[in-house]
Amino acid sequence: MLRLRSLSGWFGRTRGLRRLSIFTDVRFQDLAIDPRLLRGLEVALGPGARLTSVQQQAILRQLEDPCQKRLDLLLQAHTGTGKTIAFLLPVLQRLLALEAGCVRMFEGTDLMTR
Ligand SMILES: Nc1ncnc2c1ncn2[C@@H]1O[C@H](COP(=O)(O)OP(=O)(O)OP(=O)(O)O)[C@@H](O)[C@H]1O
Repeated sequence: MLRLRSLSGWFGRTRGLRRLSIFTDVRFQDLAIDPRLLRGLEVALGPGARLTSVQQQAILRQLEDPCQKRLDLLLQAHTGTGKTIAFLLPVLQRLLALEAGCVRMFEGTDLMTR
């Protein structure tokens, strides 16, 4: 019983955060990302979805130059604020850029591909 009560308090707090201020004015469609990724995001999040604050901080920096050397990031934000997309979107964008012939991205890393 005690557990259930604290879980419902946790959900209430999470929903409150979502309502309040985690979203920025930047929309995914404004980003220079592969159209395939954009389509997936639109299906998952709906058209015109805006980045959360942690997504803006993580994604914009990494998209500045998709061929740049690997950038290590440590993100900390409340649960449910979109950290998964913050990490995965730049990774997928880089992989698609690699597929398109942008090979500089893995220079100096220990990633082995065959
Ligand atoms: N920009 C966005 N707009 C709307 N919904 C989003 C956005 N980013 C993520 N979401 C959705 O919000 C939910 C929570 O996202 P996610 O699980 O990535 O958060 P998290 O910060 O990784 O949470 P946790 O710390 O619990 O792992 C998911 O359903 C995800 O699809």
